[in-house]
Parts: sequence; C-alpha cells; structure tokens
Amino acid sequence: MEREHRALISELNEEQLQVYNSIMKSLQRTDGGFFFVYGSGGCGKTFLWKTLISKLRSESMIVLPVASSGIAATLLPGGRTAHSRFKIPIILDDCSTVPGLPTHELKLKVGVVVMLMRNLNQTLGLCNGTRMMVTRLLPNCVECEVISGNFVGTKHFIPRMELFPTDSKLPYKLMRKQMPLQICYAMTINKSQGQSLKNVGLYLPKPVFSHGQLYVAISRVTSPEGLRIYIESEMGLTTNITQNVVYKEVFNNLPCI
Ligand SMILES: Nc1ncnc2c1ncn2[C@@H]1O[C@H](COP(=O)(O)OP(=O)(O)OP(=O)(O)O)[C@@H](O)[C@H]1O
Repeated sequence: MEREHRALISELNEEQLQVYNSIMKSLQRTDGGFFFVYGSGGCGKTFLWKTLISKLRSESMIVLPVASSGIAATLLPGGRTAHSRFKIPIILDDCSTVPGLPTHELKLKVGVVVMLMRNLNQTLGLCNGTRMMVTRLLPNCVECEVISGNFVGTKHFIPRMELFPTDSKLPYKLMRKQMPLQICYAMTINKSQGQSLKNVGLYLPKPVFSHGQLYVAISRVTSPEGLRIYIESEMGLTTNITQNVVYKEVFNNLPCI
C-alpha cells in the first residue's frame, strides 16, 4: 500500500497535489469537514481519491469510499454504493417500510382478518401473532375481535402507537405512528407456533429449512381431516413428497432417563 501511494503521489499534478495537501492537513487537524472536488471528465479526480485512499490505508486508517452509482463505486478501491454501505433505503418517504413495521397506509374494512404485530397485553391474549377480525372502524383506532386461541370472541380497541422496527440494521432509528396491525389471511410457520386451529392449509412452495419447522406446521391442526398440504417440487409441479429437516446433533448428549 505504501509503495502504491509513493507511486501515485509522485505522479500528482500541481492542482491534484494542492487538493491532496488540503485534505491531509484537515485530517491531521482532525477538524472534519466536507471537500467537494469538481472538474471536467477525465481531469484526474478518481486518481486523486486513489492517492488519498492508499495514503490513509497505508497508515492503517479506515476509509469507506462510496459513490452514488455501482459503476462509479467499482472505480474506487474497495468502493461501494452509499446506499449499500450505509444501508440507506432507496427512497425514504411515508410509504417506505422495513420488516416489522405496519404500512403507512393501512387499508381496513369491517370483517377483514388482521394479525397483531406487537405484544400489547399478554394476559388478555393480545400478543404478537394474535389473529383478529375488524369489527368497527373508529377515527383513531379500530375494534377487533380475537378469532383464535383461548381468548376467542373477546373484543379490544387497538389504538395507533409509536412503533419501532424490532430488527432493523439501519444506522438510524425509524418510528411510525400506526395501529400495530397487518392484514393476515396467511402466516409463516414461525408465526403460527402455539396456535391450535381446526383447519390448516399448509403451502410449501419450497421445503422447510429448519429443524422442527414441518412438525410445528403440521401439529397446528386439531384433526387430520382439517389438514391440507400443497407441495411444489423444484420443477414447480405438485407433489406429495417434501423434505423434513432434523438436526441429529440435538439428540446427542441427552441425559439417560
Ligand atoms: N496525475 C496523473 N498522472 C498520470 N495519469 C493521471 C493523472 N491523473 C489522472 N490520470 C489518468 O487520467 C485518466 C482519467 O483520470 P480519472 O479517472 O482520475 O479522472 P476523473 O476526473 O475521475 O474522470 P471522470 O470525471 O470521468 O470520472 C486515468 O487513466 C488516470 O489514470
């Protein structure tokens, strides 16, 4: 890296060297700041970046070169797009969302089946994953009736509340004021865990991928007659064979009874 830097700096023209020195001086003073280097196409801006990057990396400093487009990023050593490096959503507006947040515009009507997305009151059965039916639409909340589990038939008002995504890798905090509801006529196997249902339709466009998942899915139903499984093969055809996943390691070192 040091050799590369020496080779590059020896070639900088006067103007490039002037910018290089200004940036290095600012760095040494650790006063931070922005430098906007502009010039006509092919005048040597990328060459200057490369010289700066090699200098800083030769001194074990961390440089995160980013560009606005993928093509431009490939010209920089270790370059990435700013969106990829800093996990910036492509366009951040009211409609942007991340997993774990309800949508900005929640279109509901009486009779629609929804799922609660937060643990609101576990003693009342209002948990993340509880399925309910909308029974009344009010200005800032909706009334819902629980449609499965021990609390079936109970009615609750679900208000708007400040919600934060539970598992966001974004470098900043997102908040949305919304009812923690999501329209739900189907759910993932993981979300169905713990529920007992009279009828279950299991859709397996791909085999399960984790230990115990198939067992969880099939054991949600209270009688074999209530279970229908639709399995797609790799070729996209219907089949009646699917793969179960068992991690045999979990059975090792079990104490003898
Ligand atoms: N001081 C220099 N000595 C030798 N070659 C140089 C020097 N500065 C730039 N070059 C060469 O000139 C060409 C264009 O330079 P560079 O890609 O850095 O320009 P740019 O300003 O980033 O261009 P663009 O605006 O099109 O992205 C490259 O081949 C680069 O290696």
